[in-house]
Amino acid sequence: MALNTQSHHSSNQHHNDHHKLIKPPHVAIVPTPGLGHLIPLVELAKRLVVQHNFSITFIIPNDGSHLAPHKKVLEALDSQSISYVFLPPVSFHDLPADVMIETKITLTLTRSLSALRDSLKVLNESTRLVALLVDVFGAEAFDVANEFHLSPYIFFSANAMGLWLLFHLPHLDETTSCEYRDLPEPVLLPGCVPIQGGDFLDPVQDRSNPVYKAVVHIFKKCRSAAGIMVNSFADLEPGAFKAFKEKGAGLCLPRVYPIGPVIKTSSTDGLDANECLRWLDKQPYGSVLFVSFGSGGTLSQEQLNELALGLELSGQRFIWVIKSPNETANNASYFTVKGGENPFEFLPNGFLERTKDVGLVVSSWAPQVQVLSHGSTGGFLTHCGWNSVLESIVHGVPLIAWPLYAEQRMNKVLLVDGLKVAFGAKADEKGIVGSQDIAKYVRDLIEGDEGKLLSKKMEEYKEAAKLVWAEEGSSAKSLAEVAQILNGLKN
Ligand SMILES: O=c1ccn([C@@H]2O[C@H](COP(=O)(O)OP(=O)(O)O[C@H]3O[C@H](CO)[C@@H](O)[C@H](O)[C@H]3O)[C@@H](O)[C@H]2O)c(=O)[nH]1
Repeated sequence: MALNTQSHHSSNQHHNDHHKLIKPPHVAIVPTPGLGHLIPLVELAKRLVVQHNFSITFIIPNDGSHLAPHKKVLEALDSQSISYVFLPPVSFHDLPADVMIETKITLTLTRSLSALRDSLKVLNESTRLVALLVDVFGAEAFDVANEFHLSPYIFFSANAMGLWLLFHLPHLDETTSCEYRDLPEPVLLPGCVPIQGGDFLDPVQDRSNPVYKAVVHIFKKCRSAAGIMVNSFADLEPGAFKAFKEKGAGLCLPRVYPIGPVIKTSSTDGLDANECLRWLDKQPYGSVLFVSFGSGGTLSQEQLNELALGLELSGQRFIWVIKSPNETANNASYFTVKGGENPFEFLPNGFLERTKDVGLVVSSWAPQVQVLSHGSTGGFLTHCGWNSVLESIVHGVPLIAWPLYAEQRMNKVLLVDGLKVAFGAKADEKGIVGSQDIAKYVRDLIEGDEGKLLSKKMEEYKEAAKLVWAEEGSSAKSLAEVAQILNGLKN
């Protein structure tokens, strides 16, 4: 439902103070661009409404592009208690063509702050507005939250290891001067597997790029959050979460709440089609590899060819969600519209014909959650977007980890070295993963003994993930704690 149809005061309400007491606590959620941010925030909003009687308004900064999928997700919300409003689109005409995706994400918000203020003013007058909830790039909105005396909360859509890096980076910035990929030793974050500087998130890989300073600035700002909810759970990253409990206060960090996995559950978001599911119904149990690089991941033409050949060589069954290639590998296509191009045209000659008995290639989008929950799916070649990882955990699907951009290399380290639920795809010096290697990963995952071990580990995490949302489960308790704090505000 849209903002202007929200329910307001009714005339026969008694005393204003009394009315305030009975109003549900209201949270304004401001997602920055990318379905990877919006989807888990929508799922979190549903939990706050259903389990804790909150009401929510999504306020969405944007540049006017790629809005259709966002609208579909929001329109599918079947709740009187969740509203949304799109802010007027910002313009990027002044930016150079090669500007980094993180720069655009943060500018989308900073150029929308005055419109955000106007929206919050309306909400503050008509609801018991208690908090502003943003994703990690949203910390720039904290000052506006303070103007309305709102508690600023962050929903961290990645994992606890990523959050430790966020807190540690300003320190590394002050104490080192080389590029992080040149650090002589791996970095030891509290309770986490060691990580090489070259596996840090993209926007900190070039310290001379303006986006680096912007990211360090945002990371510092995150420290002033009232609390940070992390889309991970205690049993998945026990060391990292324990370290937050034990060291967080001493380091003056905000309280950290593990509240995951919060994942897309519904099949009614309007984005999904049934072709994949009908096809999966006809395949043997655990035999199909799902191949997808998330909402924005694209490959180069050369890499796309290698992947096609590798899948063919493996002889295994697959569903491949294909997008038109980008000029360079490792690119995100959130903001670049490649209108009119048919991705099938970029496949090697005869590929579709040769693989038609074992493979299904779909264009741009598949009903991922249903595919992962289908019995025929036995593995997932993923770009390691954290939502995809959580969805795989919830459905017990082992992985081939093939990171492309953002913080995905870090996720790969956690999956391969920490959790031992994935094979890590290795690229050559040109950054290309070769077809022979791909074929081996796929065969090993679907048929091999090592694949069985990964699968067994995944099953254990799947069971743990079920329990955290049960009554008295660790994530259910964490979210209840946040809800209780928020509910106590502005009473
Ligand atoms: O064909 C598709 C492709 C994606 N999805 C869904 O879209 C979401 C994709 O999320 P994710 O796997 O996290 O990928 P990105 O969209 O790339 O996510 C961005 O946001 C994540 C969370 O912060 C980060 O971990 C990633 O690096 C960043 O790229 C998931 O819910 C998928 O199920 C589909 O349903 N069908």
